Amino acid sequence: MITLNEQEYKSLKEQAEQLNTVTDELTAALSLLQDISESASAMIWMSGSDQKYHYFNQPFLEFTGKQLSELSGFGWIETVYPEDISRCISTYRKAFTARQRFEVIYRLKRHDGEYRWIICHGAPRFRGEQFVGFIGHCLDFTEHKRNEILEQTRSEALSQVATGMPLKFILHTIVSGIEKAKPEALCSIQLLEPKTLKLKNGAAPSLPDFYTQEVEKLTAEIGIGCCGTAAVTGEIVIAEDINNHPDWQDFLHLTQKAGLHSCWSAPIFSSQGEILGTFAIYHREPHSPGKEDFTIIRHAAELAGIAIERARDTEQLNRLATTDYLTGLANRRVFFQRLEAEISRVQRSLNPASLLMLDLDHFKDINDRFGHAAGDTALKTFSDIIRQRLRDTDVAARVGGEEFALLLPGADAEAAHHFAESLRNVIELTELHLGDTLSIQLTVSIGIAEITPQSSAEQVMSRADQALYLAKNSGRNRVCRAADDAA
Ligand SMILES: Nc1nc2c(ncn2[C@@H]2O[C@H](COP(=O)(O)OP(=O)(O)OP(=O)(O)O)[C@@H](O)[C@H]2O)c(=O)[nH]1
Repeated sequence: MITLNEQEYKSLKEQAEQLNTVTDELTAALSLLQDISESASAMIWMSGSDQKYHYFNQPFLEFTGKQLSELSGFGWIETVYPEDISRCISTYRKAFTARQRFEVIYRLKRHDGEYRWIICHGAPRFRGEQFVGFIGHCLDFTEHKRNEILEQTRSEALSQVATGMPLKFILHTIVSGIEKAKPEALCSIQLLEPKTLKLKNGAAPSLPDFYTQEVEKLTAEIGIGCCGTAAVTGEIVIAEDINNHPDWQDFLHLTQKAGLHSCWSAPIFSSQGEILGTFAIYHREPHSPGKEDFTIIRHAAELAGIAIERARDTEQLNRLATTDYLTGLANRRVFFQRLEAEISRVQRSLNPASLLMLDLDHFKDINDRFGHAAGDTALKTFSDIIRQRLRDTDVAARVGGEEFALLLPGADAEAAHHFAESLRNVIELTELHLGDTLSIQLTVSIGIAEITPQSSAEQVMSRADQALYLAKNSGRNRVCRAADDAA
């Protein structure tokens, strides 16, 4: 037992009181720090000198929906978007080794399964001189990042439209941009074929091929998935849970095989209000859209509408510029280009090719007797008969009023004569219907010139014309070869 004198006792009592005060102050400071950390809007974490994470504040736990024990150590990595994991780890490790501040942007899975864009700042912690680990705070800046990606996607897609990139390419840009802004989403654009109402795949890079192929077989109508319904009603259709949605019951074998659980689909409109297709967002888990999702869907559908409409306009312009308005066959200008290309090919390969000039016999009589409209119908029907007999590599053109030209790559004069004779025969035997009750018979005269490597396009045309003239002068409804090709 130690006995203290009054002086010693007094000093010890003072020290004990000071210690109590310091302890109280420390407890208050700690509780203040804890209050700050827990009530902060930022998600705060701390790691130790062993690199392992040991503290996550309440907002972090609430955001991820995880327990501290699940995130501790390196457990948090499981909530990071797979593509971002290695970048996150290497940034952290590098900063840790150098004991330097760092910043990293990555995607973190929220409790509802949605990946959100996170900006994380970390800084080394020291106790005196001693390094004790890192402290960091993370902020959800998804809105900002999404807007940035959507804006980039918009300007990229529009510049592709402006420079005349192929439609498939532009639709792919749109879909990939939306998938970047919403990493858990799988997007698709389908094009509505106006005549058949089939939904053709425009772009769906993340959906399995078997799924898009099966969807292409379906016809858009109410109850045929979200896209079928949207393409017919012109309304956005939301199936938060595909398994329990009436429009999907006939397709669950497909969606289950593809691992799809929700689908939101919006119609794509032209500037005239015509439905051009659908834009859809799928999820692998049941998912309902938030306000910003509707903005994204409308944004993507609008962009796709601009691209599809522009592609259709371009296609129509090309068609108008290259085809004959009445028969749909190639026009004279295109035929001449193809003929020149074919002559070059013959010069290179020495493979044969032939040119046929065709002229309907006594066509003036048809116009005179039955009228110009009946004559037009006869020209169209005649063109259809030709078209049905062409191979993919053949070219047929209307080069004058009732004058046509055929280019037959691979056919020498003999083969071309055989083809021409069978065509002449079919025309002679075919009744051309010029209305419900009226039908007539036509005949055609044909001149043939085989393309020789040394000939120009004009020369080949002129030789075929001379052969045609011969056919006309020999009584019509016959096939003649150019003088130097004659068998
Ligand atoms: N309906 C219609 N007729 C056309 C068109 N282009 C030319 N024709 C007509 O085709 C007829 C050609 O007459 P012609 O050149 O005398 O020849 P043809 O009557 O066929 O006599 P042959 O060629 O000598 O057998 C004219 O009556 C033109 O008006 C067209 O786009 N539509």
